Amino acid sequence: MQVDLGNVLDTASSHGVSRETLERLDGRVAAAHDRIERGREAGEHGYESLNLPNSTDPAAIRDAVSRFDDPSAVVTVGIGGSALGAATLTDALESDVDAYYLDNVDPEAVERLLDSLDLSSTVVNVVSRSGTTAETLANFLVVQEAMADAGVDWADRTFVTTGEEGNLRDLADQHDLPSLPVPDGVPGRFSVLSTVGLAAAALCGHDIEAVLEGAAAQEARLSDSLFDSPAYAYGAVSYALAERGLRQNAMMPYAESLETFSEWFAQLWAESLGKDGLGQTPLRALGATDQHSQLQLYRAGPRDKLVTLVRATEREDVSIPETDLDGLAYLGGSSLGELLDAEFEATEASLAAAGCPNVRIELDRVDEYGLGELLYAMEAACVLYGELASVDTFIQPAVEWGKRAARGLLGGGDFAEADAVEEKSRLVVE
Ligand SMILES: O=P(O)(O)OC[C@H]1O[C@H](O)[C@H](O)[C@@H](O)[C@@H]1O
Repeated sequence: MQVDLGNVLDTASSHGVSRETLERLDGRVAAAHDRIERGREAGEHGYESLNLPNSTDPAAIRDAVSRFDDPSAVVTVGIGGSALGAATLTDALESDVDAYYLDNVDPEAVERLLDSLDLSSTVVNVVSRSGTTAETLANFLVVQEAMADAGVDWADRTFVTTGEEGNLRDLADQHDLPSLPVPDGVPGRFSVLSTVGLAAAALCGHDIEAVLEGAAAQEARLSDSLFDSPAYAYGAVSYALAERGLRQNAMMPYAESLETFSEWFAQLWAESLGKDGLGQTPLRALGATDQHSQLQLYRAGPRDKLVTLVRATEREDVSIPETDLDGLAYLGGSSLGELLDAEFEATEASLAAAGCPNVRIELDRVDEYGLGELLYAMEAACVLYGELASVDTFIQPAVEWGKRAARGLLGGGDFAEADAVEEKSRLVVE
């Protein structure tokens, strides 16, 4: 994996950063790296996540899920960090096992999915770090009932990944459900390389060892200089650009297989860095599709965006048939991959020409190893950015208010803000 900062350095814009700026920042990168390494060595909350390439035991995960013979589908019930990492992997990789995610509690979507499945050959993978998240527990209760109604022994088809305490742990103990623990010190959005993210991938038959090997390769590249580490280069430049007013980061992979990766990145970047009035708002885009949708804004709208372009340099390709249609001869004999690459490079050049900084991230392939590299590098980039910005990367207090208020409104707690939600003034126009 490599990170090309050419269009950040060269961009003739007040937002671009010069090589000298980065050299000055590099002293702070060294200090941040030192802090990160100390945190990792002491197993401190959050920093521990960067140890996962070595501390995760893939054989234990494989062993734990091996009891499920040949499932037709895996439904992961989880939300946020308990779904997006696993979904990034299973959406990117091909498998004979269909992977689905019940994260939202949209009743129509839940019903539609459950109606479409053969529940007798489906594995239900329930994931919650805290074991108390309302959406996850509610969806699980619904799935449980649907299985019972279909005459399926739900306890026989359910697998749980959760912490040592919480409602989900109680449920797993009560029904003797097979389970895996969530490692200590690993927040949900940093848990893709643990049991949380890898169990679904293992159930789908993916090579989870290779995911960890890819991650380990990026871990080995962490160093006290941003010029030696792709992960730190990306984190430091994103921070430097945010400081110059680029408060939005459009993650734009040129691979459909990486569309869910942008969702995962959005949670990582938003929850980790959006604090104390700081942060960089993640935007989700897909190349080439969003060239025909959002690119107008990126190029000519407010000058507040970094665009991150991601692609794989090797992939399967499809040739474009020759045609004698007027004006289309240039396409014939070429391939869809060549067209996508041309679109990628044209977008990059067009953004640079308009003074819009953009970073290019290239993987060899979107395979298990490449995904491991990409996911680990983005996590390390985020941790470095958090250090440079002096925010507490590993907490998300702003999320808690809404969670508690929702529970209060359902009568599940005595949280006073629930009353505020009920009584706030409204303007209803009918
Ligand atoms: O894994 P869980 O404890 O169920 O948490 C799921 C999600 O809940 C909250 O919304 C947190 O802000 C997320 O960081 C977390 O990933």
